[in-house]
Amino acid sequence: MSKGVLLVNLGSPDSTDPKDVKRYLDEFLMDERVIDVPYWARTLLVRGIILNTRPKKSAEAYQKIWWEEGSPLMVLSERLQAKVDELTSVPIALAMRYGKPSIKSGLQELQDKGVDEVLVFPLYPQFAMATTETILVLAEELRKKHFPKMEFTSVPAFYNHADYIRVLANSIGERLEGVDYEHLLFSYHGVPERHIRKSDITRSHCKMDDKCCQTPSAAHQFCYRHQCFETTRLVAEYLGLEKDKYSVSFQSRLGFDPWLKPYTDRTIERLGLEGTKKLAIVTPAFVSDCLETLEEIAMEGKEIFEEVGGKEFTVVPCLNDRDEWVKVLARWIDEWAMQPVASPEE
Ligand SMILES: C=CC1=C(C)c2cc3[nH]c(cc4nc(cc5[nH]c(cc1n2)c(C)c5CCC(=O)O)C(CCC(=O)O)=C4C)c(C)c3C=C
Ligand SMILES: [Fe+2]
Ligand SMILES: [Fe+2]
Repeated sequence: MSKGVLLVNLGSPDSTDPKDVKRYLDEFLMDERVIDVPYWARTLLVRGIILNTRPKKSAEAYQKIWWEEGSPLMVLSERLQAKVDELTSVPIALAMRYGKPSIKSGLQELQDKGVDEVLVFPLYPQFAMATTETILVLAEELRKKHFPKMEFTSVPAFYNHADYIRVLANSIGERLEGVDYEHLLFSYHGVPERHIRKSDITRSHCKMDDKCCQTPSAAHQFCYRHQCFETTRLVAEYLGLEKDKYSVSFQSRLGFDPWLKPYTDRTIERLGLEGTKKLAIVTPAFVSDCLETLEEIAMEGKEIFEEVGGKEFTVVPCLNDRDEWVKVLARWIDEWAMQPVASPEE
């Protein structure tokens, strides 16, 4: 058998034209693992309400962060893929869950290179129904339909992997060297609280409270909230941060349902009102900088902080294509590629 890797990230619109943004948001928000209500209700909500106003607003936000080469998330994912490809012995294809290049085209690219054993690699450190799970489910559907001879292995969430923690901690340490910050906020993308119950409770009994989610436990394999706290705890331990010098919050909520708390915008505001003048912020749920880090945090977050008297707002970039991260990914892939193929009787 011949091995290859499919790196999968979220995806971006083709351009900042509201029509392209609308097409992208339609695919994204009509995913039953993102807006997890019955099809008729999702259609009413997304196509009847959200898509009437959101594309224009989102397009304006994308215009503020768009690069000459395209969407930062896309460009940074392509750079990552090219660098990893250079270091590894097996072909590496890149795909996006929404938009282009699609997962189907990524699998086709690998098949054209003779690959029949694929490592599906969702580029998300923490497991969520709306990220890792939706990628794996779609990839499997496509495999059955279009690539029945392929075999898949997938990379599990690496939120507590020592290599990932080291790289993330080093990237924070590097950016904050010489920066005299008072508080470091770990801001993760939020999800509706309901998603945690659905994807975790039946499998590992998350109690959805801080005591439960802040206790390291192998049973929390599918609890996004727990995994966010665990990444934070391990990075803080690595960096030797004192308990009152950092905290966790969740950003980017959409709609009126309760999402994971505390919310990032309110936390930034509260910290400023309580007298914090120098705030640093890191966004470990994203491996590539994107709209949510470059606009929502670096622009909107900064504005909120300054409005309540904050003075210095330092944003730690995502891992992007930093060399230490590329080397870790290449090593994980090579370790998998060197494993012997399992024989049928094993
Ligand atoms: C950990 C990663 C992410 C989770 C979990 C997630 C959940 C989630 N997101 C929405 C709605 C939107 N997200 C949007 C942008 C966006 N989301 C992620 C990652 C996660 N989303 C990224 C990386 C991005 C940026 C993409 C880019 O092109 O840079 C958007 C679009 C922008 C906007 O209009 O705000 C929406 C909408 C929901 C409902 C959700 C639910 C679990
Ligand atoms: Fe939990
Ligand atoms: Fe999102």
